[in-house]
Amino acid sequence: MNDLIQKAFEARKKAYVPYSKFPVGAALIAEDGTVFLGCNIENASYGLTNCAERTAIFKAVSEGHTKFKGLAVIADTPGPVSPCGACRQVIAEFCEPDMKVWLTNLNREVTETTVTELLPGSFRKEDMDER
Ligand SMILES: O=c1ccn([C@H]2C[C@H](O)[C@@H](CO)O2)c(=O)[nH]1
Ligand SMILES: [Zn+2]
Repeated sequence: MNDLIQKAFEARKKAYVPYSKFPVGAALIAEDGTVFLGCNIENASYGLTNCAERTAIFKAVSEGHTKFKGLAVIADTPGPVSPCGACRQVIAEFCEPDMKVWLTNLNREVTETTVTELLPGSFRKEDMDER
């Protein structure tokens, strides 16, 4: 767990944040142990920003990984960072409901949570089964 947080901390250094100046880092560990790093990547057209969590997930999925066992996210927040709604939905798409998520900050205050706790009652592909 500490390892994954340290990797998220390293990933944060790559954040492209000329607008918010709020770097965020994420580290996602796949079932086979491969770790995917993510940072937030902003754009002059602000709404096109990709958060650190989604960067890590999209990198992993684009490399053929769809099973994950943990995610760590770090930012310079007063308490553990809180992922946005878009990221919570994307996390719910690819990670099992009980998968562990570690939210932290630069003081290493850690909240250990799960995918379901981040987005209870999420809309999932199982809801569209039998189509
Ligand atoms: O969990 C979070 C919260 C915010 N951001 C990014 C989006 C934007 O670049 C900046 C400010 O919202 O932080 C993330 O990457 N992850
Ligand atoms: Zn987000």
